[in-house]
Amino acid sequence: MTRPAHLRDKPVDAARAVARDVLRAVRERDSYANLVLPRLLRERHVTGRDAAFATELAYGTCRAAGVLDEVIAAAARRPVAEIDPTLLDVLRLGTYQLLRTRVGSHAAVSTSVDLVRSEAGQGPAGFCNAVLRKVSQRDDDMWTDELAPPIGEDLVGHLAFRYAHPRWIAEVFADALSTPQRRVGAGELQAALAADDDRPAVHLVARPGLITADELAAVTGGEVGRWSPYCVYLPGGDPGELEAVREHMAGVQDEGSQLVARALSLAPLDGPDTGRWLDLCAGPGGKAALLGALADIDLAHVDAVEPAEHRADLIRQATDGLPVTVHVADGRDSGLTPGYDRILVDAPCTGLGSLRRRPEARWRRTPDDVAPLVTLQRELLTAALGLLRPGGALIYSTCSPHPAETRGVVEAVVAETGAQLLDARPLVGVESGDGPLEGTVQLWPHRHGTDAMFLALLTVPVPDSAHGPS
Ligand SMILES: C[S@@+](CC[C@H](N)C(=O)[O-])C[C@H]1O[C@@H](n2cnc3c(N)ncnc32)[C@H](O)[C@@H]1O
Repeated sequence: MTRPAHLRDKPVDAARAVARDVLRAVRERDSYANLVLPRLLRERHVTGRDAAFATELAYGTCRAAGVLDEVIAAAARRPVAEIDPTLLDVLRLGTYQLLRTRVGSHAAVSTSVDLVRSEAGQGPAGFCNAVLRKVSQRDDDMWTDELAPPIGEDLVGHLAFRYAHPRWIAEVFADALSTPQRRVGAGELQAALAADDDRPAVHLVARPGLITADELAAVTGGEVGRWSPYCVYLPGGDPGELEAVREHMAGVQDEGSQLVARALSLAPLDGPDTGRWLDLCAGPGGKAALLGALADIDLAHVDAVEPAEHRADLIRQATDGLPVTVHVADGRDSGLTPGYDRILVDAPCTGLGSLRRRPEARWRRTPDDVAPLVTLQRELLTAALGLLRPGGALIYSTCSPHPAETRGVVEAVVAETGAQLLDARPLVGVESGDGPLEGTVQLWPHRHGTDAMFLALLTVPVPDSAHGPS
């Protein structure tokens, strides 16, 4: 069938079409951008600079979506809810290019108009053209001045807009960065939100016993990490293509997560380590793989618990060949025999500390997500303490700095169970890593270059009688 003349002009460019389709999948099917994008690039044979451009557009637009919508609504003089969603995807893409990339205005507008025209025809293309031309009359700073709350009146709201975070999340960061003595300053909050809005570096973990970080850095052209002895920062490229990763000598893992697993293996015990280690929330198996490699060296064994069958499968793949047994079970009622020496509770959480890695996540999460997760976290931590032997070591961690998920959970469980909070800081060894409770650790992207992981070290005290007469 011949298309009408107005539909028969320039072909749409492949990179922008991929980015548009990622936005569509995220919106229509709740997909994860970082899973959809690589598949589309592969299927459509988009490679090299085009792939890099599609990635920047798709991820950048997802990250900034809420703020782009405010600009679009102002330029279109109507709420975005009244704009056709497929057209809105392209308007977001165009607005992102205009305000946050070096793409020239003409190219940003005309390629967006082409995308709309190829699917929806001349009328919507005209609307797209008018809105984007309006957007292009100001730069990012001018739109921020116009639409964000004034910095003097509402610092958090202003910075949330500037660094494209929902206001409630910026508020959580501000609370987590404050101490009882001192509210976080503007400079630090700005640094935290800016770092969280950046694309994160890829961190590799060199599997202990198989390859050292120095060797991995040499074969990948990377740089040895600052904090974890297993970490290598990868300068670029697809980690899946690296021989060391294909041969399971290395994996992709944020340096903060490496520090959590390592801390558990280093924690002092009261009494001997009998080699019974437990990872109670193990899927998809990143920390279980590092714990498994460390257990292999220490002649220990890891039980890994995960209720979701498909995630349990991912643990099996990640820990293949290591002394790890996977149990498909609910960690609150796992049926495992108590008496573990070392337990990790890397609890399901809001993930507010790893928003950098999940471009769309910040606009999906809501404050209502927090309370049910806190309940689950408390139940899991309580169940884990029931499986720990007296004098054993338990690490509770979250990839969230939300005070309710960190301080709140630990304080409540310590009060309810009589567990003892110990000093985790020497096990992690970072600067400026003090957490919200004495002895806990809070990592931050802007301070440590890691995800915002929280960890606390707990034990069940050994009864005095067990130590025998002094
Ligand atoms: C933050 S993730 C753990 C990440 C993992 N430690 C890693 O490094 O790859 C939390 C995990 O807990 C699992 N989970 C959810 N509810 C659970 C429960 N009731 N018991 C045990 N695990 C649960 C989730 O499916 C998810 O895989």
